[in-house]
Amino acid sequence: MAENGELHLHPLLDQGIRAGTGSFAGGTLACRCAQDKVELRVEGDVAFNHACGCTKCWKPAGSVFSVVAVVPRDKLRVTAHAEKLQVVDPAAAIQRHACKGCGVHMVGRIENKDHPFYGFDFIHPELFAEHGAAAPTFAAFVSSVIESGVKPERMEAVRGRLKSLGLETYDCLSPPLMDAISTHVAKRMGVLAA
Ligand SMILES: N[C@@H](CCC(=O)N[C@@H](CSCO)C(=O)NCC(=O)O)C(=O)O
Ligand SMILES: [Zn+2]
Ligand SMILES: [Zn+2]
Repeated sequence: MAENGELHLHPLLDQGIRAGTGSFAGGTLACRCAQDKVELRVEGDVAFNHACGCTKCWKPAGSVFSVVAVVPRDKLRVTAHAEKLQVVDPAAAIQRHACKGCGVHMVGRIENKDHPFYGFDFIHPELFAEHGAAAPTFAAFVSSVIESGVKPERMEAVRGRLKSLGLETYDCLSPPLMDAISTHVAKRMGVLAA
């Protein structure tokens, strides 16, 4: 990211967002190693695809945002070179498995069964060999890009660019996801019927 020059949001965003086909049957994701690539197979389409500005999600070099989506964990399997994967931060709720060779995060898995998003794996759809996965529909943790070095005075322009791409901007997750988290908590606390 250029300190004062043009900001690159993400390669899937900068040239305009390409719509998904709406019938994506799944595909193969590969890491960026020249050889012995880690490969994953995902069955079916992704959900909740979004741009994420947090510091924890993997971003391609020079990008300010990550693009990340979820798939059911039983629809994802590692099909090659699982031995190259290591967990970036074992203390994080999302256990991001990165390739030791190229650093790409291949899958973020939630192991805590009490987590609101347990059952979903986080993946980066740009790693699909195939086109057609559902496109990003919002931008999350936008203010967090400041934690990666974006100057606060550039935030108006950052949010403006995201909005011009049709992405509503949030400084946490989108309202449906925040509602899902609070519903989970309310059920656990007995405030809502389970
Ligand atoms: N300001 C922090 C925010 C980090 C954060 O909370 N990230 C979110 C979104 S990741 C995908 O949308 C999150 O849920 N994290 C849980 C985890 O990473 O385990 C920062 O920028 O670091
Ligand atoms: Zn790799
Ligand atoms: Zn994130």
